[in-house]
Order: sequence, then C-alpha cells, then structure tokens
Amino acid sequence: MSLLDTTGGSAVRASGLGRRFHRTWALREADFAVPAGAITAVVGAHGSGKSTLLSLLAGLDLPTTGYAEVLGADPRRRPQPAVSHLGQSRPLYDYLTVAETLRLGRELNRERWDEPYARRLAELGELSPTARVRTLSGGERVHLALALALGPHPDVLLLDEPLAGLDPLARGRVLRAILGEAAESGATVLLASHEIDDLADTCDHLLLLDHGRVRLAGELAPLLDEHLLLTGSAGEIPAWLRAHDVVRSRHTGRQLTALVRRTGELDVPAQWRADAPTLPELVLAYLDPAAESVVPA
Ligand SMILES: Nc1ncnc2c1ncn2[C@@H]1O[C@H](COP(=O)(O)OP(=O)(O)OP(=O)(O)O)[C@@H](O)[C@H]1O
Repeated sequence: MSLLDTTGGSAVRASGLGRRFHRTWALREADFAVPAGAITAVVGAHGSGKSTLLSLLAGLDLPTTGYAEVLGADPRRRPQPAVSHLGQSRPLYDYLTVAETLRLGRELNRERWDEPYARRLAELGELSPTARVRTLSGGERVHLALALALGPHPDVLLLDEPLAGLDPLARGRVLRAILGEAAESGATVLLASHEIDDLADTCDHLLLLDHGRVRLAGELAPLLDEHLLLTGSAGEIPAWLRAHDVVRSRHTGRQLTALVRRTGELDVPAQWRADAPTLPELVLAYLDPAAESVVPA
C-alpha cells in the first residue's frame, strides 16, 4: 500500500496510531503523512474512525498505541491556535449572539485573528450579528463555527463533517471558503466528509478508512491512475485480471465490472472496456460491503 509522502515537509504524521474504546478499536495501526499545504479528503463509512483520528490529531484524545505529530509536535502540545479543529458537535455558546461569538474568537486568538475575514465568513452564511446562536439553523451554525475555526488563519485545519446538514448551494459556499483559506494561507486541510461528490474537485489527497484501518492514502491523481474500472462479459474473473488486486467485482446482467488496482503492466483485451474511475467510484469500491472482493482482508 502506498502511503502519503513520509519524507520531509509533512504537516501531519501518524505512526502505528491506534485508539481503542473498551473492546472496540476505533483506529488501528494508522501510518501516514500529509504534506504541508495538502487538502486531504478523509473518507470512510460510518464508524470507520474518521472523528477518532481527527480528535487525536487535534490533541483532544490520547492514543492507545503509536503517536501522531502535527506541525512537528505532539498534538497535545500543539502551538495554539495554529491548529483548528471543527468537531461534529460545533461547540458554540447558545446564549451568545453571532457578534459576541466572533468577539470571543478574537479574544481567544488575539495574535492571529483576522476580524474582517471572520466577518466575511459569517456574512457568507447570511448571519445577522445580533442573532442568538440558539436561534440559528443547523447550516447557519456551521457557517459560524467555520468562521471561528478559520478566523485565526490556522496552519492546520481539521474539519469533521463541515458539510453535513448543508444544502448543495451552501456546501459549495463552505467548500470555496475552505479552499480560499487554504490557497491564501497555504493551510493544510484534513476534511472528513460523506459528501464524496463534493470532494472530488476540492481535495488533492485521500485518506480512506475502513473499519479503523487506513486502506488508501496518498496523492489523489496517482491513486486514481493506479486503478482501472474494467467492464467485460459476465463469467469468472479471468486470470490476466487476477494477477492484479481486484478491489471489487460485480455482475450486472451479462456484464462483469471490476475495479482493479494495477500491480504492474495491464494489457486489457480488446473486448474489455477500461475506464479511469472517478473518486466516488474508487471510494465506493473499497467501502461497499456487498462487493465480491478478492482482496485479502
Ligand atoms: N467515546 C467513545 N466511546 C466508545 N466508542 C467510541 C467512542 N468514540 C468512538 N467510538 C467508536 O469508535 C468507532 C469509530 O467511531 P468514529 O466516530 O471515529 O467514526 P466516524 O468514521 O467518524 O463515523 P461517522 O461517519 O458516523 O461520524 C465506532 O465504532 C464508534 O462507536
């Protein structure tokens, strides 16, 4: 398995990183590194360990095994506020107004806070400065929480489902805000999301978790290049195909479709069709439990 670049310039690194809750391993033996400035999609089914990983990287939780490094330091000693974590619970004070919340953000991040930028982010969500947090809709809370997270221009941004509960228009706005921040300040972004379609044009790296294990990690374009979506006549998986990693194979009517990870040269016979997979096709092939997989577990 190719892992994210573990040579110099990593903003985030994990080695043997694991977290067990009672008898459940939420994350196991995670080894990867994320280069500075990368925008990484953290994807996986429900319960695959995404939030656990982001909490460990944010220093909000302790690993059971291994270690993580963020900006060259133990996440628990992270240089505040160079690392921002936006959790799924969007921690906000219900009794404050939007303006008071932003003021609190400024007070907590005096050295780095960019007031006009934070205000612009809040305006993106059409938030009235005098509105109380408890009166905001789920989407409006996301905008406010994002303004708090991005306001200090963090070097590393850990976002747990920032798009959840947003309509398609708002998802686009939020993604553009995140990308704008990354482009402007060179921030490293790890973005956990189930909205894989939205991530395809946004992220340049991928970290795919499956039952707490890292199944795929790396730069997105080469990862996509390593895989092929092959379509041919239904029947046994031919021997020339079995020489590679068949991630998923499926029969639909008279057709056999297989997503394959090339392990060397692959000459596709003329009667077979070969396509480059999209990001959603790649992710679903790895995660779909109904797959007739021949990859060893
Ligand atoms: N505090 C906890 N105590 C016990 N089990 C936990 C705790 N936090 C997470 N888990 C378990 O660890 C596993 C991974 O959970 P995690 O929340 O990291 O997954 P996730 O990929 O973020 O899921 P989702 O997509 O639903 O947000 C799950 O089986 C979950 O039940």
